[in-house]
Amino acid sequence: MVSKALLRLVSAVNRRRMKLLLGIALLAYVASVWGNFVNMRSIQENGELKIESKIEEMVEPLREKIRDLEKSFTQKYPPVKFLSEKDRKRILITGGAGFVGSHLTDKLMMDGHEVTVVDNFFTGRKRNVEHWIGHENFELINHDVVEPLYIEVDQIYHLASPASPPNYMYNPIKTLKTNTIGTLNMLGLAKRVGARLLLASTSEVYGDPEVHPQSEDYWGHVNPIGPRACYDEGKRVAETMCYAYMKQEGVEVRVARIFNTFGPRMHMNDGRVVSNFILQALQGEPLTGGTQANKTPEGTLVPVMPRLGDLPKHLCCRLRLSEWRDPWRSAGHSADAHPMLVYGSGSQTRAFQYVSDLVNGLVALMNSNVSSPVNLGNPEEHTILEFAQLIKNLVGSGSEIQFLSEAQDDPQKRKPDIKKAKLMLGWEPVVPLEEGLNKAIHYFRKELEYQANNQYIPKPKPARIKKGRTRHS
Ligand SMILES: O=c1ccn([C@@H]2O[C@H](COP(=O)(O)OP(=O)(O)O[C@H]3OC[C@@H](O)[C@H](O)[C@H]3O)[C@@H](O)[C@H]2O)c(=O)[nH]1
Repeated sequence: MVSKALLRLVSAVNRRRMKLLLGIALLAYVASVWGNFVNMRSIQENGELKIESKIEEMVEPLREKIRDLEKSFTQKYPPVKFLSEKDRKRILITGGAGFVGSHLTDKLMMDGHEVTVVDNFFTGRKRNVEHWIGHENFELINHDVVEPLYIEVDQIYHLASPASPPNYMYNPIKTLKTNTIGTLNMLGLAKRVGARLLLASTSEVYGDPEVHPQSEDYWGHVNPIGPRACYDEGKRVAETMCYAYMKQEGVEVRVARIFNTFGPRMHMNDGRVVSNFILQALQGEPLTGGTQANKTPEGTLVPVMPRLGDLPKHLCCRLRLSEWRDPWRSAGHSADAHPMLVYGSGSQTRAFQYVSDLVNGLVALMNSNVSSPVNLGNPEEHTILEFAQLIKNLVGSGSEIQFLSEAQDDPQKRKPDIKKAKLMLGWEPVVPLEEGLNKAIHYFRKELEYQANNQYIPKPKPARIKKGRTRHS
C-alpha cells in the first residue's frame, strides 16, 4: 500500500517534472526558431543594404554624367540676354537661314528676342541656324513666302530672296514671284498683325549707275528686260509695294538698300565674287603650275563656280545649290587647280562690307523712325582686279588670275553714299576690309576641310538575284 502510494507520488512528481521539462524544451525551441528568424532577417537586411549601397555606387557616376549632360544642354546655346516681357519682341526673319539672315538671327537671339525663322532652303541652310534649334526663344519654319503665312509678330525682317546673280538668274520667274508675291504676303501679314516690316532691298535698284557714288535719291539705271531684271526690278517693285502699303494701309515700313556684303556662311557655290575668289585662291595651284589650268579638254575656258547664265535653265528651282556640279571638276580637272577668274577687264568697281556691320545697320534701321530708303554699305571702293590681288595675297596663294568675257549688264561702278545712315542712324561700318576677308578666308578653309572629310561615296549595290527559275533556262 505504502509502496503503491509512494510510486503514485513519484510518478505524479515525475509527470509534473516531465511537463515542466517539456514546457522548457518547447520554450527553448520557440526561442531558437525566433532567434534564427531574427538572425536571418538581419542577414537579409544587411544583404539588402549592401546591394543597395553597391547599386548606389554604380548609379552615382551615371547621375553625375546626366547632371553634366543636362548642364551642357543648357549651356550649348550662345549666351542670350534676358529681356522683360515689355522689351522682348516677337520677330520674324524671312530667309533667316541664309547668309545674312542667319547672322541677323544670331544678333536678335543674343539680344533676347523671340525669333521665328522662315526659309524654303533654296539658298538657305539649316546648318546656319542649327545652334539655336531647341532654344525656347527660337523657331524654324520650312515655308516659302510665296504662300501666305499666319503668325503673330511685332517685327518682320523680310530678307527672303536669292541674292547672288547666278542664283537669282537661275530661275528668274521664281525670283520675281519671291520678291513680288512674297513681299505682298509679308506686307499683308504686317498689316493684319500691326507689325513693322523691314525690306532687304539692294544696291541693284540703281542698276548700272550713271551717278557715283550712289545716294538714296538717285532713281537708277536698270535694264528692265536684261538678265538681272528679275532681281533688280523685283526689288524695285518690292520697294514700291512697301510705300503703297505705308500710304494706303498705314503699315510701318523700313527699306535697307544693301550693298555688296561678304563673310562666313556664304554658300560654297554662292557664285559671288568674294566666295569665288577665296575658294579659287585656296584651291589654286602655284604660279609655276602652267597657264592651261582652266582649260577643258576641248580648250575652252570654264568658270569654277556658277556664273551668270551658266546654270542650266531646264532644272527647276527645287535643285539645291549643293547639287550644282562644278563645271571645272565636271570637265575632268583636279579640284586644286583653280585659277582666279575675273569677268571682263577687272576695272569695274565694288565696295564690300563685312556682314556684322550690315546686321548692326539693319537692326538700327528697324528700330529708327526713318521710313524712307537707307543705303547700308562700306564706301571703300576697289576694282575687281585689285580685289583679286588682295585676296590672293591674304591667302598666300599661287593662283593665276585669268580673264573671262564680261557679264551682260554688269554694273561698272558701285559705291554707296552713306551720309544718310551716318546722320539718321548713327551707323557706319567698322570692320576693316582685310580683317573681314581674313575671317571669311578662315571660314572657307574650314568649309573645304569639312567637305573633304564628308565626301559621300555611294556603295555599289549588290546585283539583285531573282528568286525561282530563270526565264530562259
Ligand atoms: O567669279 C567672279 C564673280 C564675279 N566677278 C565680278 O565681280 C563683280 C561683283 O560680282 P558679284 O556677283 O559678287 O556681285 P554684284 O555686285 O554683281 O551683285 C550683287 O550686288 C549687290 C547685292 O545686292 C547682291 O548680292 C548682288 O546682286 C562683278 O563685276 C562680277 O562680274 C568676277 O570677276 N568673278
